[in-house]
Amino acid sequence: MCTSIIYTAGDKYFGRNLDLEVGFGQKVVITPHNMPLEFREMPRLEHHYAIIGISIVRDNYPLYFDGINEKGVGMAGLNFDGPAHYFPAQKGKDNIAAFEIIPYILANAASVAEAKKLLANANITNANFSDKLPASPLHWLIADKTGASVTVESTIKGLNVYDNPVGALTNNPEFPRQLVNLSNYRSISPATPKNTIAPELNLPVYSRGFGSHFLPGGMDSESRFVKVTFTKMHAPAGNSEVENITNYFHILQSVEQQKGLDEVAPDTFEYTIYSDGSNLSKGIFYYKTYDNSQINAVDMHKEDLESTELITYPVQNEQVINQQN
Ligand SMILES: C[C@H](CCC(=O)NCCS(=O)(=O)O)[C@H]1CC[C@H]2[C@@H]3[C@H](O)C[C@@H]4C[C@H](O)CC[C@]4(C)[C@H]3C[C@H](O)[C@]12C
Repeated sequence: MCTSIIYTAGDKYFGRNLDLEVGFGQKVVITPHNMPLEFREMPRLEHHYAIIGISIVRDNYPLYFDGINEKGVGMAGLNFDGPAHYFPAQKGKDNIAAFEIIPYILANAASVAEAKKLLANANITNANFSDKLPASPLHWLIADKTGASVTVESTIKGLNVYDNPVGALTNNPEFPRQLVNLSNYRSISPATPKNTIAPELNLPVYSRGFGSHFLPGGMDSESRFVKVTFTKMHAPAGNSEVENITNYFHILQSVEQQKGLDEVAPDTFEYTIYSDGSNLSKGIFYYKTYDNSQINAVDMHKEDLESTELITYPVQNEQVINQQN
């Protein structure tokens, strides 16, 4: 499972938890302006917006899991196994393979509004990147530095681009159902609730945090959607970049999957392999991993964005303990 959010704290911060049982050898990958991007059915792009995010690279092609561009647009792909349906290429459509959709949108869109225009005539195709890397069943969150966000889902009914009033996405079910389910949690609050069940009874407030007593805490995608919405909607804005990115990671950690809790096969457990978040105005990409709780940063503007080659940084996975004596 995965969770993706946009957090507003003056600047906007966008990223995700990647929850899975196994990594792919992913890296931090920067695609500079002049690195040509090829698409199966769409024209090759010689020049485009620069992109930074988590990706694997095969045949010199960046297969992004999530990323942002220099204009302050972010996009993340999350598992959507079951409802996801892609189609063969169709005449008269903008045919974009599922593995191409993140580079395509981030290379071309300077806002969510522009991404919506690019998607208006789009058909997400079922083309495989290769036999070893077939199309993954995904849906996507796109957000920008104004705070706007949309959910993109291709199902048997076609392509839907939903305005996302929450600024969060997890996995199944389809996005409209996630929103309906939120109504079931209208009463969740940071405040201590009144005794409305039996006002004549003395029901002592024996603990702080009663307002979230019924907040779901499961690993499943509906529970994570509710929990991250509550956490995000009540998160304070900080007074500095460090405070903001610290708050941001606390929001994602509210739905972190610890090892040993989500068994996907005998003795195999899904967990939060990495969490990342970018400042959409500054182009700084931050991440942590399950094994490394330190926040690492890669600033896209410190790189040569005029280059024609991909720039990669290994994911720092080693825990660094600050020994104090
Ligand atoms: C599985 C990942 C999503 C994480 C997630 O939502 N897990 C939840 C699992 S579940 O709901 O509990 O079943 C997705 C996110 C990005 C995906 C990768 C990216 O799309 C890039 C390529 C695309 C290729 O077509 C397939 C390999 C791949 C390298 C993908 C593998 C996998 O599907 C990834 C890593």
